[in-house]
Amino acid sequence: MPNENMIHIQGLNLTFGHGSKTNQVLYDVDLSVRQGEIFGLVGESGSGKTTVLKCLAGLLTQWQGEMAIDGKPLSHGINRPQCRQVQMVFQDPYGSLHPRHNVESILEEPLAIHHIDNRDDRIDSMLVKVGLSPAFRDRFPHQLSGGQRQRVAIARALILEPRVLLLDEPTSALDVSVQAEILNLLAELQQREGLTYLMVTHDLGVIAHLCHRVAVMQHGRILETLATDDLLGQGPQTEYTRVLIDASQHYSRELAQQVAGQ
Ligand SMILES: Nc1ncnc2c1ncn2[C@@H]1O[C@H](COP(=O)(O)OP(=O)(O)OP(=O)(O)O)[C@@H](O)[C@H]1O
Repeated sequence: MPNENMIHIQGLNLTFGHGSKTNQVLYDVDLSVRQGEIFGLVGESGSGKTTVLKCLAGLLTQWQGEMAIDGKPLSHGINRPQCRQVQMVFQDPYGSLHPRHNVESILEEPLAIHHIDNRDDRIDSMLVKVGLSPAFRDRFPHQLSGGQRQRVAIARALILEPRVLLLDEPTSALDVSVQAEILNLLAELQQREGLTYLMVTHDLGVIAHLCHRVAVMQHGRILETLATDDLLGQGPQTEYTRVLIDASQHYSRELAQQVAGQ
């Protein structure tokens, strides 16, 4: 029976540095994301959004608190079963893809690490799933457009068939017209594969288009969690959320129009 909470975080604290240079960046973060839900994380720069994702992905290990995926507690660090369940897509697809590896080896590496066979077929069908053809296997990152690079990054994240995708500003490095394509692809994949997304974004237009619920972070704390439908009007409980929405509305309009026009 599926666990209703695919992601469960309770009392998450994280501090960088030692001695007089300590910097606490997460304070008692509680967050639950349901199976099949798209959950947004918003808040000003430096509020700790990426840090939450990195803890879940096993990229940061010095956290304290409790985290679980599908009811199974997460350990401090990457282990193989955990890695297959949770994958992360970064903001900058150029930076996150090895420049001297072609698409085939980028997609093959996780399969090899996890001793998964039938690699050729898996790579071809994954490329098709993200809207690229198998002919892209031989291309290097510099031979791809920004949108194609992000498709490859999404393919790499999905090739291990995770249940959870952590998306860190997955479209903000892309042109607006390409952003809409990638958002639509993410929505389609989530539906088709029954995935759960936790997505960091600065853009309330992205939230409005994709997310079911959203948590607002400030200074390492969750200020409030609300349904996307409650973002406008009387929904927000804090002045900070209202200011964040106002600031984002103009910025989001162009993207919302692009997405609607697809
Ligand atoms: N490796 C690190 N060492 C020390 N401090 C760090 C490290 N990584 C992040 N921080 C600090 O932690 C805080 C939270 O950073 P984080 O990247 O999680 O914020 P964010 O909300 O995702 O911001 P942005 O929207 O700009 O990406 C920041 O003050 C940042 O400077």
